[in-house]
Amino acid sequence: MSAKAPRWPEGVARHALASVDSTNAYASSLAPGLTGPAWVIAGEQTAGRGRRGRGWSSPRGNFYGSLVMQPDGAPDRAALRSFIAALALHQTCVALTGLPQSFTLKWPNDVLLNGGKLAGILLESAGQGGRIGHLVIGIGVNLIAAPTVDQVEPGAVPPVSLLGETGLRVTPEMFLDHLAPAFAGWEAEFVAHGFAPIRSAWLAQAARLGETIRARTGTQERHGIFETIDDTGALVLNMNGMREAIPAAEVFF
Ligand SMILES: O=C(O)CCCC[C@@H]1SC[C@@H]2NC(=O)N[C@@H]21
Repeated sequence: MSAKAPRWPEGVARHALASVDSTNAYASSLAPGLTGPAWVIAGEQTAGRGRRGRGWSSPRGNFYGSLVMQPDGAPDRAALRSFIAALALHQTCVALTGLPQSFTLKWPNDVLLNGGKLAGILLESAGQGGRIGHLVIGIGVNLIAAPTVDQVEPGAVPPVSLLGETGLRVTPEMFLDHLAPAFAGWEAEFVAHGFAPIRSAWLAQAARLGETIRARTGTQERHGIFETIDDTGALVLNMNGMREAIPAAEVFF
């Protein structure tokens, strides 16, 4: 397994903590003193945050990391970095395992391994007047342990761990050694060429593309064929010939 890690990206800081409440919270606290992007990883989190106000179970041995940056542009554009993070995660997982067929991406930003949830991404930002002050991209990866099915929402994709599915032991440090350069590479592509190449690369790894899925937005639920994502990153569902772009939802298979 495990390819040699590429070079650490120039100008990017790295902080490793034994324990923290949330790497997202810590990364956010670094923002006022930043001179460039910074990664924060922690051995454990005591108050890990998940999407939609949920918690994120954070025992030792899994990966908890956040990248804080001060991106140019409007909040909508900054939010597209969840796709960059998903691609960087996919690249990292494939590099460390040599198993390209095993990993897929679930809209909007989960990484699946053999169809189970391996990793999640939580974007948080601060700013004023329609501008982003700083963006935090938080990433959790079940390297050695995953929550049990009864610990997640009914109907959610069952969580899995890298160790459980592949027998491979990867440390959080090794994971970051690959993830940070992978993120920097996709970020450079985004800055140079915009969202189009990111969108194509993401779609090439998408789970359930062309299949019927359910998208829940608040209390509303829609069934339709997952046709594509549009140039804003919205999920495009085809419901009996009627196409709808859904900017934010929880997806169920
Ligand atoms: O709900 C999800 O799928 C997203 C989970 C994101 C968890 C990560 S772990 C590192 C970072 N710090 C946090 O508190 N949350 C994110």
